[in-house]
This record gives sequence, C-alpha cells and structure tokens, in this order.
Amino acid sequence: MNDRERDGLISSLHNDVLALKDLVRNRENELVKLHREIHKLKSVLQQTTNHLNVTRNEQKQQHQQPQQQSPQRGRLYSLPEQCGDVTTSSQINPHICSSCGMVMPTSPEFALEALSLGGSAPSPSPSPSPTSNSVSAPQLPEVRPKATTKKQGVSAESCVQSIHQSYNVPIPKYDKDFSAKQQIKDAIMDNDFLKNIDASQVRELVDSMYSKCIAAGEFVVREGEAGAHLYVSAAGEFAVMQNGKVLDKMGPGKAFGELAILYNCTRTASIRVLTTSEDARVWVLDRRVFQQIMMRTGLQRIENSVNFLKSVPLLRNLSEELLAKIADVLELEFYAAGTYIIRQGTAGDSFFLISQGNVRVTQKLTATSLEETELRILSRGDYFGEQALINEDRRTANIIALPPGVECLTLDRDSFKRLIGDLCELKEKDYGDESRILAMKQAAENQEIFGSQAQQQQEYPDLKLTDLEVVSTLGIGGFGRVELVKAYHNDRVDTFALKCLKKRHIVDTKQEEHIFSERTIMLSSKSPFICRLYRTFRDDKYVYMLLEACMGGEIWTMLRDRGSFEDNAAQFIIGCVLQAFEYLHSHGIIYRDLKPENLMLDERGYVKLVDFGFAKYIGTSSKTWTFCGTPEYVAPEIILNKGHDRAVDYWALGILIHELLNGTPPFSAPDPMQTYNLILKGIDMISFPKQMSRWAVQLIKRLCRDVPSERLGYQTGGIQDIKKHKWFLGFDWDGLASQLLIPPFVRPIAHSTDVRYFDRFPCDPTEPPDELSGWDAEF
Ligand SMILES: Nc1ncnc2c1ncn2[C@@H]1O[C@H](COP(=O)(O)OP(=O)(O)OP(=O)(O)O)[C@@H](O)[C@H]1O
Ligand SMILES: Nc1nc2c(ncn2[C@@H]2O[C@@H]3COP(=O)(O)O[C@H]3[C@H]2O)c(=O)[nH]1
Ligand SMILES: Nc1nc2c(ncn2[C@@H]2O[C@@H]3COP(=O)(O)O[C@H]3[C@H]2O)c(=O)[nH]1
Repeated sequence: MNDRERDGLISSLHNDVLALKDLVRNRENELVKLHREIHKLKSVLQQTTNHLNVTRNEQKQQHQQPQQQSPQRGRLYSLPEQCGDVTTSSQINPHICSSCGMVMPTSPEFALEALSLGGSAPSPSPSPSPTSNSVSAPQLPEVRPKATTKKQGVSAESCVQSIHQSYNVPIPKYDKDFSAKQQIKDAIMDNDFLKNIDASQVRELVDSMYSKCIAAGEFVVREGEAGAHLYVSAAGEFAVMQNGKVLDKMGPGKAFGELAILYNCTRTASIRVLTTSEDARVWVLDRRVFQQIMMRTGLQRIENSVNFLKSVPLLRNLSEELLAKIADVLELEFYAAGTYIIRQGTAGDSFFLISQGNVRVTQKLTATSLEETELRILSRGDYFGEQALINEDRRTANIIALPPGVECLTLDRDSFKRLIGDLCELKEKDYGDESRILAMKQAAENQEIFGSQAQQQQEYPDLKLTDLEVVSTLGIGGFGRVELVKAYHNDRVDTFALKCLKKRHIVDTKQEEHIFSERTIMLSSKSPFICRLYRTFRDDKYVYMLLEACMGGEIWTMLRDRGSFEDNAAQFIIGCVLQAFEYLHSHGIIYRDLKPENLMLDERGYVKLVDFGFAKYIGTSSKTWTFCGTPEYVAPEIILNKGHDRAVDYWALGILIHELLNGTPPFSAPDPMQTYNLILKGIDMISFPKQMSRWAVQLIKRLCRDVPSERLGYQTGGIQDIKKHKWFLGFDWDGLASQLLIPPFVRPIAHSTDVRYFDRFPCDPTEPPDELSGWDAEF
C-alpha cells in the first residue's frame, strides 16, 4: 500500500469512527428518552396499583359498614369540570377549589363523568355498590366518592352518548401567531405520549390552547390531584417534582400534564414555576376540549373507513350494517417502503386492505430458489393475505411495500372469518400459481440444458496457466487487466485474450455471484456474436478467463476516433447486437450492460459482445431487482427498482443507436443522479440532432418507452419487430446471420498479435493480495 492509499484509508477510518460516535450519541439520547418514558409510565402504574389496593381495602370496609358514606359525595358530582387544577391559592385545603369553593375531584373518573354529563349535576347515587371497582386517589380518602355501580355505568354508557353529542359541539379556537403555533406543535411532537396524535388533531389542539400567566413559585399541577388540563410551557422555568423532590427542570416548549388525561389517573408529579423575576406563561388546553377533538376525529375516521370500504370492489355487495361492523374492527397500519408486510412461508393471522400506496407481490417459485418472481402490483382498494386465513396455511407469497410507503386496514383472523370469510370471491380466488410454477419448471429445465456441464464443457483442457505468455495489455476493466497471450501447446501457438480478475477485489465488492454468472453464461454461449470463453483458471490472487481475442478493437475506440457512425455502419453494429440478444433472450438470459465499450470487433470486422459481468439467467417469465448497468444506459424501471427483465436490453439498444449516430447517449449529465433524473423525464424530452434520419429517431423512441411492455422487441413479434423496422430497410439479415455479409469496416490486421487497434497501457507492477476463501473452486 503506498502513502496515498494509506492516507485515504486512515481518513476513511476516521470518518467511520466519527459516524459511529454520532450513532452512539444518538442511541444514548434515545436511551435517556426511553428511561424518562419508563419513569413516567411507572408513575402511572404506581398510582393504579395504589388505587386498586385502596379500592380493595375500601370494598372490605364497605362490606363491614355498608351504610357509611362520605357526606360530600353529592357535591363532588356537581363540580364544574374546569375547576380541575388548583394553584397555590387552594393549598390550605388541597381538596377545595379556591375559586368556586367546591370540593375538588380526586378520582380520575370524575373528570370523565363531568365530561360525559356535560357539566350538569346528576343526582348522586344514594348508595354505594360493594361490587364496584372504582379507582381513586389514595391520598384523599375522606372526600373520594365511594365506588358505585352507577359511576361505572356512566363512564361507559354516557361516554358513547357524549361522543355523539360532542361531535357537533363547536371547539373554541384562540388566535395566536406563527411562532406560538410552532412552539405548541413542536412541544406536542416532542412528547413521547402525544407525538402519535394525527397531524389534523395536532392542528386542532394547537388552535384550541389559550395562554395563561402563572406567578413565580406557584404550582401549575399538583401531584395526586385530578387533571383537567394539558399544558405547554410558553415562557419561564418550571420544576418537575415528586414527593417534594425536584426530578427535572424544564424551559419553554415542553408539553406536560398529559399523563393524568391520557391514563385517567391523578397527577403523577407536580409542576412548579421556578422563574422569579416575572410571571411564567403556559398554553392551556381543557381536558374536555382535548377529548372532544380526539373523539370527533375518531368518529370521522370511522366514517371515512366506511366510505372507503364501500369503494372496495370485494365488499361492494355488503350491507351498510356489515360495513360498519368491519370498519369498527379494522386497524390502521403503516409500512415503510421496502417492508415485507407478508413473507412467504410464514404463519399469518391478518387480512389486509390497501387504503393508500402500492405493494409488490413476489413469490419464490421453488422451495430452494433464492430469486423472487414479481407477480403483480396491488394498489388502493385491493386486498391480500386471505389465502393463509382461508386455507389455514402458511403465506403463499411475499407482499412488499413500495415507495413512499403503504397504509393498510387490517382484520384479525377471527373478524375476517366472522365478517367476510364466506365471500365467494375470496373462496374461489385463483392466482394461477400452479401454471406459473409449471412454466418455471419448464424454464428451469431449459436452463439446465443451457447451463449444463456438457454445455459448459471447457476447451483446451490440457492447457496450463504456465503455458501462457503475455504479449501486451489489451484493456483494463474494473477487476483487472485483459492481456493478449500466446499459448504454446501441442506444438501449436494460439493467441487468446486472458481476462485476469483480482479475487480480493471481487470478494471485497461482493461480486462473486456476478463473476460466476459471467463464467457460466459465457462458457455455455455459443454464438458468433458473443465472444467465446474457452476455459477458466485460478490461482491465489486471480481468476482467469481465457477468451477469444477480438483483435479489431473496441467499437468505443472507433466511435471516439470518428465522432459518430453513418447509418449503415450503425445498422451493422446494432444488427450484430440483435443477433446476440436473440440468442441470449431465447435462453432466458438478459445482458444488462450494453454500451460501445463492451462491443469488440473480430479480425473480420464482425461485432461481438464481451463482458458478461451483469448478464443473468432469469428464465422467460421472471424479473430481477439488482440495480446494475451503466448510468447512461439504465432503464427507468431499474432506477425505480420496480423489477426488470429483458425489456431493459431493448431500452439500452435505443440508447446505443443514439450514441453510435451522434457520439453521445441521449441522457447524459456530469453525475449519475442527474443522468437518472433525465432518464426518468423520458425520451420525449430529448431533442434529437437534425442530421438524424426520421426512422432512426422513431426506432429510438419505440425502444425507449417508459413502460417496458410497450417497447419494440418486447411484444409478441419479439426481436423480429425491431428487425422489421423501417430504419433497417434493405438490411441483409440472412447475410448477417450466416456471416457472409461484408462488414462496413474491415480492419487490416498484419498478424495474430497485431495490437494496432488497442490503446497502450502502462504495466502495473503491483501485486494484489492473496484471496484463499475458496469461492472460486470451480474456476
Ligand atoms: N476478448 C477480448 N479481446 C480483446 N480485448 C478484450 C477482450 N475482452 C476485453 N478486452 C479489452 O479489455 C477491456 C476490459 O475488459 P472487460 O470490460 O471485459 O473487463 P471488466 O473487468 O469486466 O470491465 P468492466 O469494469 O467494464 O466490467 C475491454 O474494454 C477491451 O478493451
Ligand atoms: N411522572 C412524571 N411526570 C413527569 C416527569 N417529567 C415531566 N412530567 C410531567 O409532569 C406531569 C404531571 O401531571 P401528569 O401526571 O398529568 O403528567 C406529568 C408529565 O407531563 C417525570 O419524570 N415523571
Ligand atoms: N399465492 C399468491 N398470492 C397472491 C398472488 N397475488 C396476490 N397474492 C396475495 O399475496 C398473499 C400472501 O399471503 P397469503 O398467502 O395469505 O395471501 C396471498 C394473496 O392474498 C398470487 O399470484 N399468488
């Protein structure tokens, strides 16, 4: 390793360390947040257990003294809800509200009840029920209403009533400037318990908060009291206290007081103003308003769900009543792009309806296959996941969320069976899996023939690496050099191109599979339009491919030197490529790296495809997802990761025609991202040079269609459709196939090691490190 490389390595390691430190810092922050969350939840839990203990004791007492009642019970029920929180002024007796003189509610249910009864005074229950299991504050037993059955009933029954009543009750709004709104919104989103509220709900909460000043030293919230408000600190400093001890301090922009409201418990801590110089200020939201906003949006959600269900074709004929039942049990779930919502072969208990976004359905067609075949894309209104529920079996396909993410309504197994499991459409659904698997088997058999050992039979079996003598370097690729070599064997001298690939580099860049695939496909391919691979070798540092030497040089070099090709030369080059594609596609192989750099001329001037590093066997009906290719040549579906097949080769063919005729590809920018953006804008955004023939432009446009299935060559006529296009009018396809056609550029070659059509490359004295993992055993 030289100094520059070492410096580069050090700097990259340094960056890695910095990134890891950042990660650790973020994790630590997350931990602190989680600890705080745990602590808060523990406070809530603590209260609940206390309440339950007290209730149990109470129930015991009530059994012992059934007639005894608190004399203040009636007043408790008539307490107006807004008197929930007390400040210092009521401290003489914390249970008496100083402003209205009433007894403060000490049970969390009180507020709920007050809410559900709209603040009116229902008559108190005359006698407590010994069986009720009310929860109430243990600190204040003397004023706490004894548990009653009525109370239990009210909170369930009239709460529902209240939902409907409050549905149309206007919610107060208070004007505030932008920064105030932002402060409240940020505080809500920063609160672990409130941050999951819908954006529309947050907006309403923000609008309904009003400002209140609180003097230095006063309590905003007192531990153990009932909570009737949610707060956001607007200005000043506040202390969070528990049992008289300061737990934490907070400045402006913090939401607090949410626990008592969300968990129906009493205040789990006290909040006191620390600021001494001037009043502190808080934003306040009445609990009643909070609940109203939550209920209203909740109801709205059910209504939206029913409306959505009505639009789902599967549920078209169901009654309104049944739809409402379904809507009632549906759960809303979100999945980030790329998430496997369902994985084939796993057990599953949910049924899914897509309410937003798209999913990709893929399937492994054989138990051992690594590849997933794309079956279809499902979108809003479509459903999935019924198979495993109906057949009591494992999932039969994968469901993957597509960008930007997916929203689904889900039903659990029981609800599915009860509500829609009998629908004929579901029971009779046939996705055609069987015929697909049959076709796959057929294709696999073909592949077996194509990639079989017999087909891959290596030639020159007696030739050893040591029989080869390097003459000069023909080219340099991503993994090493291609050398022109002389082979001395059986009293003969042959010349070959020897592609030497650095094993360490292959392993480091995880390209083992691509190199293997290149070997299998090239060894098996026997077409005059594809460079022959005769055999392979290996040693500790390299794998070697002994290739047919294409001594006419690269099309890329010719294009560089000439600037562009005439139509007839371009037709000949494209004709040869089409012959190669016809051969590859008919064997289920896609090439994926078409460009002038990978087209070589043999000594007769015929064009051959070289470099099969990205070629892949996919069979006839499947797709693949690996992003690969050269930026200027990749098709939109590769960029968008939609899954691709041989249609990407037709796209690349259109790009190649453009480059051969003009010297540049149509989509080209200084960096790949810009190039991808141009590609996604489409071929119609390109203005073609005037000198191009009308037919050439038309052919390029027909090949470079955004939608793969619309590309010429991909339809039922296959590659013949391209060959029949007007641009090729008069072209001698039979002459090309039989190689009797005279190529447009015959390049004189003096002898078998004449390298005049190749650039000169300096030698590279550095040796790559050994790589001995053994992945290349077959080479
Ligand atoms: N059969 C051949 N006959 C003559 N020259 C060849 C042959 N194969 C490759 N070359 C020369 O070597 C160069 C590099 O070869 P190739 O593209 O196959 O290597 P690679 O490591 O796969 O490169 P890449 O980075 O493009 O994947 C070619 O551009 C060409 O100039
Ligand atoms: N229990 C608890 N409450 C906290 C803490 N930090 C801030 N608070 C807030 O103090 C508030 C007191 O009233 P709530 O119990 O309604 O909600 C509580 C939280 O919003 C903490 O560490 N523990
Ligand atoms: N087996 C199969 N499932 C599909 C197909 N298209 C969509 N799917 C859905 O993919 C789901 C995967 O999970 P399930 O087997 O429960 O139910 C499956 C179907 O709802 C298909 O062609 N075949």
